[in-house]
This record gives sequence, C-alpha cells and structure tokens, in this order.
Amino acid sequence: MRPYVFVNVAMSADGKLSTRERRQVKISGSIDFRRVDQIKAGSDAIMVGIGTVLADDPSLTVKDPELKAGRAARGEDENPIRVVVDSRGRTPIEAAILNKGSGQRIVAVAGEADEKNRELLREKADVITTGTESVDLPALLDALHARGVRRLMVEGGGTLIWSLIKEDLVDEIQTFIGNMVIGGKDAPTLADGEGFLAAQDFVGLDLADVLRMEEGILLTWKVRHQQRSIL
Ligand SMILES: NC(=O)C1=CN([C@@H]2O[C@H](COP(=O)(O)OP(=O)(O)OC[C@H]3O[C@@H](n4cnc5c(N)ncnc54)[C@H](OP(=O)(O)O)[C@@H]3O)[C@@H](O)[C@H]2O)C=CC1
Ligand SMILES: Nc1nc(O)c(N)c(N[C@@H]2O[C@H](COP(=O)(O)O)[C@@H](O)[C@H]2O)n1
Repeated sequence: MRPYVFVNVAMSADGKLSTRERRQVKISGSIDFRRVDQIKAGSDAIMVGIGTVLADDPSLTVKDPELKAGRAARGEDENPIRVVVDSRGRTPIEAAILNKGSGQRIVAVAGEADEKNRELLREKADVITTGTESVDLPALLDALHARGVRRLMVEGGGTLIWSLIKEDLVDEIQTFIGNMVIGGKDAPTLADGEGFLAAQDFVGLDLADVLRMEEGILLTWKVRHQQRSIL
C-alpha cells in the first residue's frame, strides 16, 4: 500500500525548475505561495530529493499561523512529516529541513550509506533504509503508508520526480507555469533522468484543471495509471 502521491512544482514557461547552476529562482508569486502553503498543510508528509536540499536548503514548513493552528486543532503536528530521499545520507546536519519548525523528519537512505552519516542523522530524524545503491521508492512509500501517511506531497526536484513517475508512483501533478524563460539544456525540469523512448511508455495525463493565476497559469493533471506498459 502507498499514499496518494502528488507533485507540486513551479516552472518557467520553458519548463525549467531553476537555472543550470541549480540556483533557486522565484517563479511564482504570493497567491501561488499561499496555495502551496495550503496544500502543504493538507498533506501528511512532504518529500524532496537530496539535490533540492543541497541546492535550496528548504525548510518545507507550513508558513501561515492559521494553517498551523488548523493542523494542531486536528491533532496533527504543525508541519507535515518532512522526508528527504538521500541514498548516501548526505543531508547536512544543520539543514533547515532538520532544524526549522516542529514535527517529524525522515531521511530515507540506501543500504550503502555510510553508517557514521546514519548515526549523525538519527539525532535529528528517523532514518529509513531501503534499496542498496539508491533508495527503493516503492518500499519507502510502503513504509510511509505504514506510518499513517495517506497524502504525500513531492516538491522536487526533477531527478526524484522522474524516478517516481517512471515507477508509476505519482497520481497527480500540479505545475505553476511562470512568465519567464530560464533556458539552458542542463537546467532542471519537471522530469529529468533518462526519459522514455517509446511512445507506449510515455505517461498519459488527464487535464483536471486550468487556472490563470497572477502572471502565470496553474495546471492540474491526473496520471493515467492503467494505460501504461510495464517498465
Ligand atoms: N521550482 C520548483 O518548484 C522546485 C525547484 N527545485 C530545483 O530542483 C533542483 C534540484 O533537483 P535535482 O538536482 O534533480 O535533485 P532532486 O531533489 O531530485 O534529488 C535527486 C537525488 O535524490 C537522490 N535519490 C536517492 N534515491 C533516488 C531515487 N530512487 N530516484 C531518484 N533520486 C534518488 C539521488 O542522490 P543520491 O544518489 O546522493 O541519493 C539524486 O541525485 C534545484 O535546482 C532546485 O532549486 C526543487 C524543488 C522545487
Ligand atoms: N512553489 C514554488 N514557487 C517557486 O517560485 C519556487 N522557487 C519554489 N521552489 C521550491 O520551494 C521550496 C521552498 O521551501 P521553503 O520556503 O524553504 O519551505 C524549495 O524546495 C524550492 O525549490 N516553489
């Protein structure tokens, strides 16, 4: 069993999540920021890859005091469980995600992670080990479900999202598309990794919603699970 998995990212008009130097870019405005805060507050857990932690040092906390209070009133921690997918246990011990705000943290590592790194991370987070060289994502989602996670938000980046899509583990994709071109063939996109080659492997989507927002557009896609061939 796994949680409902939805991806949320902001991208430029040319589909980039940031610059080729992987520097964080402000793509969306205050209305989208508020929307992201709301969907975060409505999630049981929020997940990012280690690339995002090293590039952006995000806290992934709920920002609005009313949304935090709403979670507390429902008997939940102020923040959803924050999960880093980090095979080698490279999450810096001083990272914002491990230190800012209350709530549980999980660092998901693979079997080959250095034991010293794991020991250090255990001071700040639960460490879940799955897979050998890289994190076994189906097993991780299974472990999160066993801990009560039913709704999982994935904030990026492109490498992690690609793996989740490839393994047919994503149910919904929300993208805010902003009014800028970032460019660069090496700049991260929604789904990096090796990509599919054959049309029958492409992931089919149903357009669930289109919303004009500030100077951009918010698209919501539902993933068609059944129509894909086995990878
Ligand atoms: N605009 C937006 O909304 C957002 C933009 N971003 C941007 O995205 C960029 C970061 O993305 P990216 O560099 O792709 O990094 P990711 O955050 O996607 O992290 C990828 C890393 O996760 C680790 N990992 C472990 N197991 C797996 C697995 N099974 N599948 C995939 N990855 C795994 C790997 O590192 P290892 O082998 O060491 O474990 C891998 O390199 C930054 O520039 C950031 O600013 C990020 C989030 C949102
Ligand atoms: N929704 C959204 N809009 C943008 O314009 C962005 N640049 C991002 N980026 C991601 O949001 C995360 C920040 O989290 P905290 O504010 O530190 O909690 C981080 O992962 C960015 O990459 N998102």
